Amino acid sequence: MAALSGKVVQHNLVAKCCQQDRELSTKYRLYYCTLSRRNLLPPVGGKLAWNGNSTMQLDALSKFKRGIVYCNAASSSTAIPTVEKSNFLKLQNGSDIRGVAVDGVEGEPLTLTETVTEAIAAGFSGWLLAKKKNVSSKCLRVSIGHDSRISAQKLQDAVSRGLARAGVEVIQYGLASTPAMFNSTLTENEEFSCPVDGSIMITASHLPYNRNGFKFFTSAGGLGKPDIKDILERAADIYKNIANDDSKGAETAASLDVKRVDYMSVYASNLVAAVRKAAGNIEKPLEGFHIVVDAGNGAGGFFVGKVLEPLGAITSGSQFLEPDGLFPNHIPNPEDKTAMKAITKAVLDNRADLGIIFDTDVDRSAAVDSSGREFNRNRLIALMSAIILEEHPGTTIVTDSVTSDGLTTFIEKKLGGKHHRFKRGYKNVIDEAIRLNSVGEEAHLAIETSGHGALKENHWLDDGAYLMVKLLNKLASARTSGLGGGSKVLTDMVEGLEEPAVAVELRLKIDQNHPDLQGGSFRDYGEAVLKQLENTVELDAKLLKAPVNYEGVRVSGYGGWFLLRLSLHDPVLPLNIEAPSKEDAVKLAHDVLNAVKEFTALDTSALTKFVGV
Ligand SMILES: O=P(O)(O)OC[C@H]1O[C@H](O)[C@H](O)[C@@H](O)[C@@H]1O
Repeated sequence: MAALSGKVVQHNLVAKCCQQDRELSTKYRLYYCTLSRRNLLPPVGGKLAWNGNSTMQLDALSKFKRGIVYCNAASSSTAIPTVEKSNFLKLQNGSDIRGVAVDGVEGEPLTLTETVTEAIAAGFSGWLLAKKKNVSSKCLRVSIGHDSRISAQKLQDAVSRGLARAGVEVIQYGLASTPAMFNSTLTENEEFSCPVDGSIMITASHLPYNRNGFKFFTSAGGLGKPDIKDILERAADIYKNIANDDSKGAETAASLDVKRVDYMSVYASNLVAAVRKAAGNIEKPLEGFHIVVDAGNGAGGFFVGKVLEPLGAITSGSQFLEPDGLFPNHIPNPEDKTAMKAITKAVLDNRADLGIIFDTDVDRSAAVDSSGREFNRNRLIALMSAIILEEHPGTTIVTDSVTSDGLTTFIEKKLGGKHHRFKRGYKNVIDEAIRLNSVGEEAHLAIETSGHGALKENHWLDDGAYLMVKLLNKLASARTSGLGGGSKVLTDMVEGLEEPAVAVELRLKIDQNHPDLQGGSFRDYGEAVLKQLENTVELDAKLLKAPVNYEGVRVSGYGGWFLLRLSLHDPVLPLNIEAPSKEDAVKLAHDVLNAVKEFTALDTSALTKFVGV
């Protein structure tokens, strides 16, 4: 004990207090712990309204670099307009919530106000409480993290108030990644107030700077569509109370403490440990490797200082690591061509062994080898499949619907696995992999062309950083076993993947106000378009409908294929075409155009342009 520093003693005391926190269920618990913690910790900056860069603030505030600091949640005091329940429900975007959080963009009015956010957070508390039967809200703790968006701080404060209003213990992580937030529901570490009962990530992934949104997690994973609907319904009711000047609730919220914890250090140290373990417990298995990271000014900058450098990698030439919610360099999105060009250039300019790029909240990623060859979309899936099939021969790889025929051949013929092409949407893909396992079909990888990927070994958490850890393991272990350095080991793994000469995605918009919809939904209209296409294809001997298909209409012909489907969220029918030549791709596009041209609410101009009519 004598060897323990003051800080460690303090952390232990805090941990003990939090342990008591968990055990106490009386109404005095919060009061007791608030007092105890105040005695233990240095007084840190009063009210919750920090502005600006939260990582920097967190670093500056937390001299310990670890552990917990405190602040109080201040309530907002602006006039509150009425928001109908239907408008709350419109904030649902699949299994996420998304809205406009920054005013000033023409035609995009504010939908995610502070009060709406507060109500949503309180709605989540209600949902969580209902799940954890016989538990008082005071026994629940919820972590909050955010990406680099300019509205992050404002929404974090509002989420904190909403949770505090519901009596839940609030723990702020500041700048964080989405996968880290899920991880905080699993980590067993009282020193960092883990595990939490629920977690909220404030992010809108790669969307423009004025948007923001929420993802929610429990230890069972990300919440699904019905849960989000439930939360929004609860939020609409709670909102009414807040709007009717629920000053008592606001006062309660204002007086409650929230904690700040540097959880990203815990999460990153797990990634470091995973690479060290895979390399045979070598402290610096990446020594001598030059790896550049492009975080696109999102939340992924931590990967350089907290993962790659402790593992011994050289990281000079890494770019856009500083959080900047205006995304001044490129959209943080591995599906974006400009973003991929930026990381490719960084790799070539720095003669690096490998390039890594993340999306804003680090649940998606892609890589680039030393020759500038991109590992994204089908090629990233092929690479990850090769790695996973080495570890689990014969396993099923679940992917989204827009994956190529060449990928199926590669997984099944070259790697000896099974390709289960399912629907678009990372949650759909993950849930399908979990379902397959539950009915006795072994699946270890669920991955989308978007760069979302989840592994069974990593709790089915879709984690862009963990995908990259699997590549790092490969680099490190190849060198240990004398196979030489550099990214050639990765490049060799996708050898034999057939890639189409032409691959395009055209997004055909449905005009929701068009009289052709006759007041019906765009989904019904889209379904009618798909039915018409299906009927036309059946009459055409040159075209063959895919025998097994889970989404839209997928058809082979002219040596290639197309898939027309409804977008997961938008009034859009995305059309993917892959073919051995532009001429063949145009033939496929022509067939689609002929089948759907009577649907006047469907904007086929992109298709018309492509076929050159
Ligand atoms: O259906 P789309 O409009 O192409 O969008 C589909 C995509 O939506 C979101 O971005 C999800 O995070 C992705 O998992 C999904 O693939």
